[in-house]
Amino acid sequence: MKLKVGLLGGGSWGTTVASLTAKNSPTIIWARNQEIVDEINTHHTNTKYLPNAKLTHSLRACISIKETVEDADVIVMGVPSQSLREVLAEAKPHIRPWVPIINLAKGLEISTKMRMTEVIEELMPGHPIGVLTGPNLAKEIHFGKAAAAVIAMVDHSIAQSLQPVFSSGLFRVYTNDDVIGCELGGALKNIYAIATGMGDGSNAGDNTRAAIITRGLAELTRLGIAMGGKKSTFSGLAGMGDLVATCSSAKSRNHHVGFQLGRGKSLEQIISEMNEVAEGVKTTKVVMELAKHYKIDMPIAKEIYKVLYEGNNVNDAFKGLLKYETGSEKEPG
Ligand SMILES: NC(=O)C1=CN([C@@H]2O[C@H](COP(=O)(O)OP(=O)(O)OC[C@H]3O[C@@H](n4cnc5c(N)ncnc54)[C@H](O)[C@@H]3O)[C@@H](O)[C@H]2O)C=CC1
Ligand SMILES: O=C(CO)COP(=O)(O)O
Repeated sequence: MKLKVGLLGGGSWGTTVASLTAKNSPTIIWARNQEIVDEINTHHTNTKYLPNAKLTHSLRACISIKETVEDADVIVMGVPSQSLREVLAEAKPHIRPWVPIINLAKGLEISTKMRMTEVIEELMPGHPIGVLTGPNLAKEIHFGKAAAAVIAMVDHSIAQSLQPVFSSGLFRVYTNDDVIGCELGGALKNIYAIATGMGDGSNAGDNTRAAIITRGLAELTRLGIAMGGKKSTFSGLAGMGDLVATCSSAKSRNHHVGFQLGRGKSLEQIISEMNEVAEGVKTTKVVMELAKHYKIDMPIAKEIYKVLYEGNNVNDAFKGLLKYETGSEKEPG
């Protein structure tokens, strides 16, 4: 029997994942915009978020959250982090008991500093909860480029039962039981994508980008372990994999924000010109508080924070980093 999927969120990644699951399982995607719902149902496209992409024909879109989730065997959350709580609360009365809920968002909730699976757990106790994450730039996956992802759930057998829902020939889904590490890998790497974007936008060079990626990995691993993630996760697809893809790609929205900052544009202007979310901007704010709480040294994230929120420019950020003491490359412990 095929599991039925109800996916909430009609942006670029929600639509991409819905198009993937529709190849394997009956899938309904909820979007809050009627024009997008009509376009998906009539033309099998979502041109606002995925120009030139053709979606799986069997994918059905719906404007009603209730209709999207009430018969679903798996719920997938595809809205940005700051909206997840509100959207899930609306869906909650219509979700059947024990149905697994899988998060796609890569961010942290500003008001509570919670991970998305923690928000889901708070709203929906008793449901199996997981995250699908990894180096997965939506705009590549639609054009038939191979990619790999991780589905992380505490219960390995449930993760295994969901693998075939998301997998296809060119989209390889591995399992992992480290939900915390996988989720943090996806959220934290966005900060370093802003950093490498800033470097690329100001012509800093390939060596600089490699240094930021490598030291960024050390930084996010330190915080990730302090928050309960496993060290090995951060060198896997959800950690290093996603960090490398996002930090090196002009298709990344976070890299784009950094790139434009590097070119001298203001954050307000950059955000006002984008119609998609760049989670790293808000995640940087939350991570500064987490770094303080867990007493973790995060020099790159700190410089990015100062550019985003304290009026520093890209030169200030690079000067700040160069002044930072170079200790041993090895992590304590
Ligand atoms: N685009 C990508 O390549 C990938 C994105 N992600 C993550 O997936 C999450 C969603 O990102 P995208 O789909 O790319 O973003 P997007 O900016 O393309 O679309 C966001 C969608 O959420 C909807 N939305 C926002 N607030 C809402 C609310 N309060 N109620 C209902 N709908 C709301 C918007 O209307 C839009 O349809 C983000 O956390 C992102 O980091 C993860 C992997 C890849
Ligand atoms: O998470 C992503 C790729 O894995 C998408 O990154 P952006 O949100 O920066 O586009």
